[in-house]
Amino acid sequence: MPTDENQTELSPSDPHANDAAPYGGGDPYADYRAGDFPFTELVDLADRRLGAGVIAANDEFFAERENLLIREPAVFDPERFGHKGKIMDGWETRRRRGTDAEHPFPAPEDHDWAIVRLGTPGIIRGVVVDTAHFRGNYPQRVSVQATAVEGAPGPAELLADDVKWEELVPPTPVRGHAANGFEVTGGRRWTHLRICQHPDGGIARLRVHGEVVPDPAWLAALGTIDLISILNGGMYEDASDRFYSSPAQIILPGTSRKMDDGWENRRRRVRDTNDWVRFRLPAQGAVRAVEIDTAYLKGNAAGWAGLHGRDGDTGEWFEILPRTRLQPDTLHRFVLDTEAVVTHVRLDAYPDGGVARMRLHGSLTEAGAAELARRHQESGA
Ligand SMILES: NC(=O)NC(NC(N)=O)C(=O)[O-]
Repeated sequence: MPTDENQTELSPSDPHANDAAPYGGGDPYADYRAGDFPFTELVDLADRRLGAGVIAANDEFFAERENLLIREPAVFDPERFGHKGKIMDGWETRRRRGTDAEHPFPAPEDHDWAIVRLGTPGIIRGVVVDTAHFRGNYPQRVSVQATAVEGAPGPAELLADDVKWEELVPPTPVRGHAANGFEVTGGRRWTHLRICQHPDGGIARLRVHGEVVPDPAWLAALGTIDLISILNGGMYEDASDRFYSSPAQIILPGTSRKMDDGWENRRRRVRDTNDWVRFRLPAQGAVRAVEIDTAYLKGNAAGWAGLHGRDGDTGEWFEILPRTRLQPDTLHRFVLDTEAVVTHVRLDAYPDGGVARMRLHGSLTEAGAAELARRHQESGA
């Protein structure tokens, strides 16, 4: 059953118990049923910025599958119609039909599907199926399956009979115009996910939260890596402020392209305090060089930055970089005199202000590489 603390009980038997009311004018989100799911703290493995894509769907008559992974909330314009019908911001299939006049309804097993390549392989902890604006045309039930196929398989290879898909969410009723969250258990590492609508319908957005499980052989072959990159298994833990944009974006791949692509906090008015963000490395690593980028943060970049690290959950924090003046909209590079062996780092911004990206260049220690290899193997790779 969906996680639905904030929502009324879903009815498995009454097919209209989960309906949204028809759009009545005004703010289309006014009656949207949001959810509060603990796993949304974790990285979205289906983020386009990590390389995810919706690589195939059996039907996208009304609206294209690619919309599923758009970052922004789905938009609804009641006036917009196209050649095929209402323009919907999501993935929407046509209405399924039965076999003949005596059997106008689709068969119980009929469904539509879309296949998502995860941005990077990982353990899935929860899925959000957002049916925003799909009020009379959301699926009656959804299901989710996952598979692990290495390399770069295309749709035909993934649809072959010998590919085993494991059910993460069995066919389950969902609400229209709502965030439908599903917790996922099991610690397997997956590369692809299949989302099914039973029997048909529309879904606005799909989020697949979990933990990146990097390939130790790949990291070893590279030698020097960015030890904090999401793609290498770096994780955001906590921050002093998430007012404007997420501190987790500091460790995204690629450069920031606009102000809200990085971390921007609010103006700090309490003197003798500062903003900070804490990250965890995939395992113990030795950092040799640091990049701090304030790209697109011009009147609101951090004035100074400092970096501390610790080795282990209970290790003492020690200084990696002393408090250092930053320029707005600038990439700063620091070569460390001695390498810093850490599992966690804390970036301090003084007194407040944004940081777009941070990179920690170095290598996993022998113990770190062994730990990562063990986790990789345990997750079924
Ligand atoms: N008003 C609609 O959205 N109708 C249909 N969908 C689109 N996109 O036109 C349908 O049948 O679900």
